[in-house]
Amino acid sequence: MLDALTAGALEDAAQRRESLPTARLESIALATPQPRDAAAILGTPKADSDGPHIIAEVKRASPSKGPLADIPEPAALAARYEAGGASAISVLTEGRRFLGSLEDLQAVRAAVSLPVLRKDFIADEYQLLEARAFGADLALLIVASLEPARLEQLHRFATDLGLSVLVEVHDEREIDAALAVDARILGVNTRDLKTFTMHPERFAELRERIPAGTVAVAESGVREAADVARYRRDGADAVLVGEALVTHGDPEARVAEFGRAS
Ligand SMILES: O=P(O)(O)OC[C@@H](O)[C@@H](O)c1c[nH]c2ccccc12
Repeated sequence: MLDALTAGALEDAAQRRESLPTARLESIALATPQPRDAAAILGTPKADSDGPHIIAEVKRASPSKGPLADIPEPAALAARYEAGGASAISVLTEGRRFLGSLEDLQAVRAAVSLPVLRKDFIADEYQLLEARAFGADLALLIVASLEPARLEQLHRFATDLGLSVLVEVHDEREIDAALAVDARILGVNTRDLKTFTMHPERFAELRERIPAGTVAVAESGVREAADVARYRRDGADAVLVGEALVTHGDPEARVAEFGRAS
C-alpha cells in the first residue's frame, strides 16, 4: 500500500511538473519567505500546561476509512486548531486517497501563524520544492518508503531549502536510519502503513531509542484525551492527531483538551 501511495504521489507530481517546470518552481520556492522553525517550537516544553504539543491535522479521508469529513475550508479549520492551542498544523496534500491538495496547504499557511507540515508521500526533490513554494515549514519523509541513500539526499535537500523534516518511523531499524541522517524531529507512526492496524504500545517501545534533543512525535490512533495522556506519559514531546479532530463538532475545544492531557 505504501508503495502504491508513493507511486501515485510521484505520478501526480510528474503531471504537475508539465505545467510548472522545476526551474520555475525553484525560483518560486526560493522567493517564498523563510520557514517557521518547527523543531524549536516542538522542542520547547509548553509554558501553560504539562500536556504535549498538538500537531493538528487537516484530513478529509484516508485509505483505510474512506471519507472522514467534508472540509470545505481547510483554512477555517486550521484557524480553529490554532485558537485551541495547537503548536503546528499538518495538511494532507495527497489527492487520490486523502483528497488533499497543495492549495489546501497554501490556504492553511496563510491563515495561521504556526508551522505547517506538508504531509504526503514524498520521494523526489520536486515535491520538496513544491512544499516550500506552497508555504510548508516542515515536510514529511517516511523511512519505510525510501532507500537509505535516498532518505539522506532528500533530507539534506529539504534542510538546504530551509524546511524542517518530520522523519517517520515504525520500528528500531527505521529509527537507526532516521538517526543516521540526523533527524531533529522523529515521528513514530503507530499505525502500520502496510496493514493499517494500530499498535499504540509501539511508541513506548521505541521512545527509549530516541536521543534527548531530538523531538519525539507520537502519530496516529488518538480517539480520546486518555490516548494523548498515554503518549505523553510514554515521553512524547508532541502528538499528531487527525481523525479525532476532523470528526469532532468542536475542534477548537478538542485541541485544547488534548493539549492539557498528561
Ligand atoms: O487520523 P489519526 O489516526 O489521528 O492519524 C493522523 C496521522 O498520524 C496519520 O494521518 C498519518 C501518519 N503518518 C502518515 C503518513 C501519510 C499519511 C497519513 C499519515
